[in-house]
Amino acid sequence: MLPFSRVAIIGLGLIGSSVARAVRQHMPTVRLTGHDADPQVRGVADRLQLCDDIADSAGAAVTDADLVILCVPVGAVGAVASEIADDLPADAIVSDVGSSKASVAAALSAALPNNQIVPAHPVAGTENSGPEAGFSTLFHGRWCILTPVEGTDPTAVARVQAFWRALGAEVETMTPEHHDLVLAVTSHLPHLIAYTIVGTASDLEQVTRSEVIKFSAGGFRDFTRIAASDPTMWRDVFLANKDAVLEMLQRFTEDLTALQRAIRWGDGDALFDLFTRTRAVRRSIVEQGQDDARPDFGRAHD
Ligand SMILES: NC(=O)C1=CN([C@@H]2O[C@H](COP(=O)(O)OP(=O)(O)OC[C@H]3O[C@@H](n4cnc5c(N)ncnc54)[C@H](O)[C@@H]3O)[C@@H](O)[C@H]2O)C=CC1
Ligand SMILES: O=C(O)C(=O)Cc1ccc(O)cc1
Repeated sequence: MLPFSRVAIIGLGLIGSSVARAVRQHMPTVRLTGHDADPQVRGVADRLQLCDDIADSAGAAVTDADLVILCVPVGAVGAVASEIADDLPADAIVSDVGSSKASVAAALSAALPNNQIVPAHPVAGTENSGPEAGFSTLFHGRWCILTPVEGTDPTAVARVQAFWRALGAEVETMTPEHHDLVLAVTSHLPHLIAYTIVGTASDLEQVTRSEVIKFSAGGFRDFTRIAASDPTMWRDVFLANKDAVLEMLQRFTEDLTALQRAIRWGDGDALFDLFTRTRAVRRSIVEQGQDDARPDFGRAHD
């Protein structure tokens, strides 16, 4: 039996459109309604037939839903939740896909005190945005983290878990605060570093304009992919997960200073030991099949 039969998706960009495509592929009998604040996105969603119905307002999209998923930047979640409050059926479960969780969980609970709230974060994505960037296999073999708030009905959590499993994801549950700490180091800090290094290189480019592009092999090239990620989405993530990001940034800065000292004093052993440790981390990720070097990752479109 399907966990839900009428799903509403608010925000039809990369993640919302991927959820729509994945629902179509894995649960073809589910009735899908969608809405996006941007009329152009609604037009594209209509043309791509991502949903059975594209509504002109968030409220109109949710009137009949048993699951509502907010797929908007985390800074917009509170406003969208307030927008749907009057039209939301009492038994509808509300979820989201935001990259940070504590502020999102708080905003959803505050705006929708009478509904079951099961915040979620599919740890899967690309540097691209918009409805045309999505694809149905995005969640295959990827983690989806659920961060239910205290007092949530376990049945609601189990149904959202079954939903993500049906889309091909593996599901784990943790508190919103723990999620934000873990993701600060595994996702948010790496994005911040990529934005910084590409920004620094782009400043240097004034001096060595053509060389930065010409010789952007290896490491720098990989950073430019991450640094091409959506500005609105990432602005919101850093503002929403401020405390955890600042804590991890503090630790990172201390470690960077230690590395700086090792280079200055010619401490080759310190450098060699660290690089040996980090190589082992990469190899264990690859062994567990969690690396993005799989042939289909981020490239398959349907
Ligand atoms: N991009 C990625 O790789 C991943 C993103 N996420 C999370 O997914 C969420 C969506 O991100 P993407 O799909 O990548 O962004 P996107 O930019 O591709 O799509 C977001 C859509 O939300 C719409 N929107 C913005 N404010 C709205 C509002 N008030 N009402 C209705 N629609 C609104 C925009 O018009 C846009 O079409 C974010 O919270 C992000 O943190 C989660 C996992 C991966
Ligand atoms: O493109 C990449 O490498 C990503 O890291 C995608 C991504 C971005 C944000 C998330 O919350 C989860 C995954």
